[in-house]
Amino acid sequence: MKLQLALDRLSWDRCFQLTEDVQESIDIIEIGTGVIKEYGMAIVREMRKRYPHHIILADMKICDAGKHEAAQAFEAGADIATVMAFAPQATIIETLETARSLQKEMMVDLLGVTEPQLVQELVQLGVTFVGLHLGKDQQKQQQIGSELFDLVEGLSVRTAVAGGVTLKSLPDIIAYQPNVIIVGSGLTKAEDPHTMAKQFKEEITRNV
Ligand SMILES: O=C(CO)[C@H](O)[C@H](O)COP(=O)(O)O
Repeated sequence: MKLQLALDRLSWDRCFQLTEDVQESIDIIEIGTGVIKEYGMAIVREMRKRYPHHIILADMKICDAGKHEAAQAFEAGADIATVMAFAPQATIIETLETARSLQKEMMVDLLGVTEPQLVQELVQLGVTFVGLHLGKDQQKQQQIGSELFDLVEGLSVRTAVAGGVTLKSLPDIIAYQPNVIIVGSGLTKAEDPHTMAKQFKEEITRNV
């Protein structure tokens, strides 16, 4: 089970300070959608340069122009890029083919998906990795619950889980055995991100 740091709503300098602070404890560095909108592929390129041994995920949240946008992320140095589950099948297929041709990977973000049928269709399309995601705005009313994991019940697909994960909620999430746990605010807003990341990593290591 891998730990992913999500860099969202941060300045360029803060992204690098935080990453440096927690880098020993994390496996994947996610450059968040808002950060990409602010700084473009330049921040993906710089992250790749500074952290050659970490996995880098560009949270592109692609919903059209799949080939072009996936290639942008991969050519900048990302190992994984994201595409939205609600995107047209043609877009999802374009991103999967682009990833395959460059030996990279797509994660399909299930934000807003409530029907397991759609996830089954995605798997039939060749999707092998999905993000179970409770969005920032949804987090005001809800917490991550079993309904997210029900979406992939019985399917052969790797999972990442995201949406307000904290040290307190971590054991309940680990119980579902996702492949990746994504933590944004739980680290970026921590008083001491270095120690907090170590605690996340220890808890994950202890429970797998
Ligand atoms: O993809 C995202 C937002 O779209 C975030 O990266 C993800 O939700 C993790 O952040 P947080 O732990 O703060 O919810």
